[in-house]
Amino acid sequence: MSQSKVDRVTVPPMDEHNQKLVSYLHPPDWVNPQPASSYNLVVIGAGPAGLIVAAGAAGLGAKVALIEKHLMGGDCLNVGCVPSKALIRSSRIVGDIWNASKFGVNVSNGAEVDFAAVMERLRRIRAGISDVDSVQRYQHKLGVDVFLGSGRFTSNSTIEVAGQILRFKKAVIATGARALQPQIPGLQEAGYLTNETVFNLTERPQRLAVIGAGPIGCELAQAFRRLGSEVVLLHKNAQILDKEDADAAKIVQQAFVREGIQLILESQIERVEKTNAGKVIYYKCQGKEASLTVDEIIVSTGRSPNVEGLNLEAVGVEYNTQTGVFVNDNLQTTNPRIYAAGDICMKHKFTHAADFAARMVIQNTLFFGRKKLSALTIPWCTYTDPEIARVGLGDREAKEKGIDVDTFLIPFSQVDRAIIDGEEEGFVKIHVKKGSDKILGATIVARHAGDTIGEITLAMVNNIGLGKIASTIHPYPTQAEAIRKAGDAYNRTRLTPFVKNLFNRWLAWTR
Ligand SMILES: Cc1cc2nc3c(=O)[nH]c(=O)nc-3n(C[C@H](O)[C@H](O)[C@H](O)COP(=O)(O)OP(=O)(O)OC[C@H]3O[C@@H](n4cnc5c(N)ncnc54)[C@H](O)[C@@H]3O)c2cc1C
Ligand SMILES: NC(=O)c1ccc[n+]([C@@H]2O[C@H](COP(=O)([O-])OP(=O)(O)OC[C@H]3O[C@@H](n4cnc5c(N)ncnc54)[C@H](O)[C@@H]3O)[C@@H](O)[C@H]2O)c1
Repeated sequence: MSQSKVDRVTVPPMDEHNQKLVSYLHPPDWVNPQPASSYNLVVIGAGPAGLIVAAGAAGLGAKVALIEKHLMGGDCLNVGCVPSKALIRSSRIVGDIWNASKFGVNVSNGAEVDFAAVMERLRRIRAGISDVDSVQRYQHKLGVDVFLGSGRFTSNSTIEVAGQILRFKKAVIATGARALQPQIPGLQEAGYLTNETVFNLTERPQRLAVIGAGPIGCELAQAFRRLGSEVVLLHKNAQILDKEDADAAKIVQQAFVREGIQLILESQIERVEKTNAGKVIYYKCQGKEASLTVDEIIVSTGRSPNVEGLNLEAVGVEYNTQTGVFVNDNLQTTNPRIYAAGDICMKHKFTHAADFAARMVIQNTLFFGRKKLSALTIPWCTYTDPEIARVGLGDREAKEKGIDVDTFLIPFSQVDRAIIDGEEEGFVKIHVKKGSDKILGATIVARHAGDTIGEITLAMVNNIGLGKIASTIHPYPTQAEAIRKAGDAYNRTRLTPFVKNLFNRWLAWTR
């Protein structure tokens, strides 16, 4: 090993946990290896997509280089799934304490949140699992050449990183996305947080505005509210989580209002101003002008793909700055030697989607595979309380695409375990192809909906109909029984008057 030294990366606060994190994911003393004469694959970006491509391809014997400019692990580990779910875990305890008296448990002084300790736990957990994505593990155990620095195409077969040239047979762009910066006058000057900075906080913002009620905004708004902030959630549409089933989103919305989150829907933010009293947001809501003053603003209004600086024009990789790199169904870009995976090119911006796309890319780049993105069944879950999980077709898509469906809905108020747990709010809704038991999609609203949607995904992927689910024994009492009950509901539709009549005659005859 020789060659160029890498830039230093810091993650505030640089306590023992963040030092450990950085030592694994962007070690200050790392020296990039001497490049091989040629690589089967050069991967730009070491988030979930890039890591899986690199590890999988190297495991199969390919010569692979992986380039990362910031922290290995990408958004998911550092500023996405992992820290957000750690925050949510602490906040759920507060949610339980708020509801404790309903269960006959008195928590006399309510919940006292030590915000600094919550954030320290987050940093400890994140650092604790970060060795799996470490530079050392990839270089020394998995046999991937790791280069820290910004990757940039220099020709149809070369990429430059930190002053070195890497030659490739095939390349993969896995550079992910970042928080979209909305064009709101004064926002930049007033200062705001995004997912890249919010997890660095050590003090709780007392008055917090969250702009954008998609998954990021909703998960963070509820977590901060429970951890003690006064939260205002501003959203431009009439309902939060508006890409989800409307009935499902309504349940979460009601929970937010109950917990004291101030919702300002159908709002248009006009400008932001920093004053001595705080950050003032001027907005219009249902035709009326209004303003509110907060200490901090979180912006969660969507994602922008990281297409800049890659010199994509030089290699004929087409893209746009909203949706990212253009790919065909095999995840091949407009340059046949260059593929892409993950948030840089996909509509479904999830770690598990990036992971499975990456597996496809390994086959398609190294073995002339023809794996198709459209063949994947991708579930997802928003980790509010209750959670909303979805797979396949939803109500709206069924209508838009003119697909005839039969829908089976089991409210948790009919499921013993949910009643016992005090979690009756929510439902399992399953759409099947009209007149059959073929599952086309499902939405679950429940405290652990994300864990439960896997069963329906398994059924869809393996062509197991709702009728078969009905004949699968589920332990009693569990909330997953709701899925079996949907199967029972389907089976009851098969008891047509003709079949019922036959049964009646048989039973009368055998009496
Ligand atoms: C707050 C938040 C919560 C989330 N929660 C969940 C969740 O619960 N579940 C879920 O499934 N998904 C969640 N996501 C989404 C998930 O994090 C992403 O879908 C996932 O990280 C995408 O992986 P990726 O590899 O495509 O990109 P990224 O994780 O963004 O990784 C891309 C990497 O490329 C690097 N890079 C960029 N440009 C260059 C360059 N020129 N040279 C070298 N390196 C470069 C970046 O530094 C980065 O490390 C969440 C996202 C956020 C923001
Ligand atoms: N649990 C999970 O799996 C999870 C969690 C967080 C994020 N993610 C991923 O990250 C992606 C990005 O999340 P996101 O929430 O930032 O984006 P998003 O695009 O899903 O939602 C942003 C919302 O903000 C609204 N908005 C935009 N501009 C606005 C403005 N000026 N004022 C008010 N509202 C405005 C939009 O209408 C939209 O509904 C998600 O789509 C998801 O793929 C996943």
